Amino acid sequence: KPLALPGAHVVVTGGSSGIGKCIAIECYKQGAFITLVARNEDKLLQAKKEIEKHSINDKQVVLCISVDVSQDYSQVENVIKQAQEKLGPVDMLVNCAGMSLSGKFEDLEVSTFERLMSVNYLGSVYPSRAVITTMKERRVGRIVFISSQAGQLGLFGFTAYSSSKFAIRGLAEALQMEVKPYNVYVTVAYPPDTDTPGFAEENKTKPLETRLISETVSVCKPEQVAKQIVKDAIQGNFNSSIGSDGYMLSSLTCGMAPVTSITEGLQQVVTMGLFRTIALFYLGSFDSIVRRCMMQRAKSEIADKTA
Ligand SMILES: NC(=O)C1=CN([C@@H]2O[C@H](COP(=O)(O)OP(=O)(O)OC[C@H]3O[C@@H](n4cnc5c(N)ncnc54)[C@H](OP(=O)(O)O)[C@@H]3O)[C@@H](O)[C@H]2O)C=CC1
Ligand SMILES: CCCCCCCCCCCCCCCC(=O)[C@@H](N)CO
Repeated sequence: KPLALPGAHVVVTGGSSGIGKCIAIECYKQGAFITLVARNEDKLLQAKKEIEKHSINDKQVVLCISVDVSQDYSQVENVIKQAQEKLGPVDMLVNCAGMSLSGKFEDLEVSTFERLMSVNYLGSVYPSRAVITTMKERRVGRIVFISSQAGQLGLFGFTAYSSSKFAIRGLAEALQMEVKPYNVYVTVAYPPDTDTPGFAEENKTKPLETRLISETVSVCKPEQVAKQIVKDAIQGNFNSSIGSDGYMLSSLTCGMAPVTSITEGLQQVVTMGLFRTIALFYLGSFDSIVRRCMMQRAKSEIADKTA
């Protein structure tokens, strides 16, 4: 049975910017009460003002909480408690706080691996851990994780980022099996490149290879991504993806993920061979991008030396 958003309490981590902010707006437009969680208080207040423009009744509230979701579990637990005291038990948690850093494996600091794992992975574990008991007791709840297309395949430059987004998938599959009997549903979203402040930041240091490979899929608008994620979360779909490449990737990488309908399962079975064939061509083209960039670099190095 779909979750009713009017009057529901939705917590969005990373709700002050980009995809998270658009998810908050989408839920608010459908009558939800919102708690935004992020670190920077100015950005939180700015987002709150923007979200409040979309109110549909005069009872709706947007609450802001400043905390780092990746640092200290007891802190996260405390702020979730505060939010529940003000707006009632959490009906839907959206774990959208996250970041991306790219670079060749040998160029990335080991601290980058630790940082991305703590923000993207542990930063999703802590808030989820803080709401799950109440959700199970109430037999109501949705937990949404934001992975990435780069959480469905490993890409040049994403040794640190992809692994942190793959980790989310494992967490979500295990958790879904535990909580389904309690009527709590887990959704994992796999967005493509999306036009957000975070994406602009990421592009400043992206290797050429990563950029060229990513350009296989076109950049999405955060509003469109948010709409799809909210729709899938309400429905209780385990998988949330966007576009025809998103659909193919999710089908191809379904593995042992739960299915939400018989149709979904049948589609996976029927399309598997075809999508694997298409994927082999993509992989070939990615390899040739990497090889071309390598030769280009070697050439310019020789040119530099002779100059
Ligand atoms: N944009 C894209 O191309 C894609 C993004 N994604 C994923 O979607 C999510 C959102 O991305 P996007 O909208 O681009 O990101 P933005 O950088 O635009 O927004 C990130 C949000 O997360 C918050 N945040 C970051 N770190 C922390 C932290 N440690 N504790 C609490 N809050 C934090 C930020 O606020 P503050 O800094 O104030 O804490 C901000 O509200 C990320 O998980 C990203 O990996 C997935 C696929 C594609
Ligand atoms: C049947 C097979 C179809 C194959 C399609 C292959 C598509 C590969 C492109 C991957 C793009 C990765 C986007 C990462 C976005 C992201 O998470 C960052 N922007 C984070 O900010």
